[in-house]
Amino acid sequence: MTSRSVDEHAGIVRQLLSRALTPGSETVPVPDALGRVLAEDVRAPIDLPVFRNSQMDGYAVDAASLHEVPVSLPVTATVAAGDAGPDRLAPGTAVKIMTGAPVPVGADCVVPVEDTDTDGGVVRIHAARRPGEFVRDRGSDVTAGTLLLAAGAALTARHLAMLAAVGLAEVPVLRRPRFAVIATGAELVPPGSSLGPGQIFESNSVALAASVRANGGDAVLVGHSTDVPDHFRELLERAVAAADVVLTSGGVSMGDFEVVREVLTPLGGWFGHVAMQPGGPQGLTTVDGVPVLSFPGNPVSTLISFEVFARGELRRCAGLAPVPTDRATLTVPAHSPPGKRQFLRGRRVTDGVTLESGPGSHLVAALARADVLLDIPEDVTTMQAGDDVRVWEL
Ligand SMILES: Nc1nc2c(c(=O)[nH]1)N[C@H]1C(S)=C(S)[C@@H](COP(=O)(O)OP(=O)(O)OC[C@H]3O[C@@H](n4cnc5c(N)ncnc54)[C@H](O)[C@@H]3O)O[C@H]1N2
Ligand code: MOO
Repeated sequence: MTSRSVDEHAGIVRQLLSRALTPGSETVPVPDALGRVLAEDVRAPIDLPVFRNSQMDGYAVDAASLHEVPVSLPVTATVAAGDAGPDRLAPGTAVKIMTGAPVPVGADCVVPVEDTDTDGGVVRIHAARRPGEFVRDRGSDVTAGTLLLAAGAALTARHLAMLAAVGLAEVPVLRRPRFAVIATGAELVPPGSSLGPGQIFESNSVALAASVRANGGDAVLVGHSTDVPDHFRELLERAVAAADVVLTSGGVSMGDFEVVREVLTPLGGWFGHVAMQPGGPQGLTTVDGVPVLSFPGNPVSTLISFEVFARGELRRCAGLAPVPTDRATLTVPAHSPPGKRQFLRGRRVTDGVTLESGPGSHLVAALARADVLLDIPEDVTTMQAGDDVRVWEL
């Protein structure tokens, strides 16, 4: 069986993925654009506020009429939000106005209703106001033509609010790379069904699909395959037709029923050992120009394989920032087999990072509790508390 280092295999996978994952863009409705990455700069098509309007329910007046207070002014009109602008305000008069309604020309401030009382068609104003008080000027938030968001911004709820407020119904965003996922194994049944003897719940396709989505991709779930080669071939055909990249889990190691290896080796696939744990047995094939990454079936091995070999390229194509890596202080001793790069599950604590579990690649609940991977180099077998270790954010 051939062997590769992590960096060697990662380099080969990266080359294949970078060819398959060509960035593209599409236009989506603004309400559906949460989390998407802008493909082009967006400029404001209009001013915000769109017109000069009132910040309070009250009376629009000319501040000059309030030199001496209290003062009584005739009320000539009432204007509500949604009304067209009222006529020009005559000097020495007031217009009753609601929050968001257009302030008439000739008025330069709004007196909140709390500072007034009325008697028939006359308002008595108790407090003086400065010009501009409680008036929201046209363009005071943004002026037409201003850069609102630069290409590459990952859209948040606040961004969507702004895009809608300037009247945009659609935005150009980067397309999400499509990853098809096939889990394999005769023992697998879908969560929600009942387990027969020897059966387990299928979790790798859930894990891989969620990882794809969390990193800017779209996941295409084509179902899970038994160990019957024709069944896997049928799902593979659908996956290759539907996606930029196919991820498979299971069926790659040394057993009698390794369906993935059995079907893909004659198609030119590489199956071998990568010097890492978990994630040692790996496969890589190109089918009709589509890269097929075959991860080992143990749940932790599958997810760590995704982190190490797929996540970075997916994020690059999706326009997201690279996977953050960092260094931290190990607070407990750690051990690693010689000649293998070890990815241990860890958790941040006040004074550094601690181990979340042992190295077993079936420990899926421990992985769920982890928030970092501790990356221990191939040539290191023992680390002490207090040593510096490289960590990958999960
Ligand atoms: N003789 C050897 N045996 C094994 C070796 C080896 O080098 N020599 N490598 C071991 C390592 S390391 C791993 S990892 C596994 C990988 O094997 P496969 O990719 O063929 O995976 P399976 O045998 O299909 O499954 C392994 C394990 O994971 C469970 N599994 C599989 N798929 C799912 C799923 N979708 N959801 C939940 N759990 C899943 C499966 O039931 C097995 O328990 O091989 C070792 N053996
Ligand atoms: O290397 Mo296997 O991938 O878990 O233990």
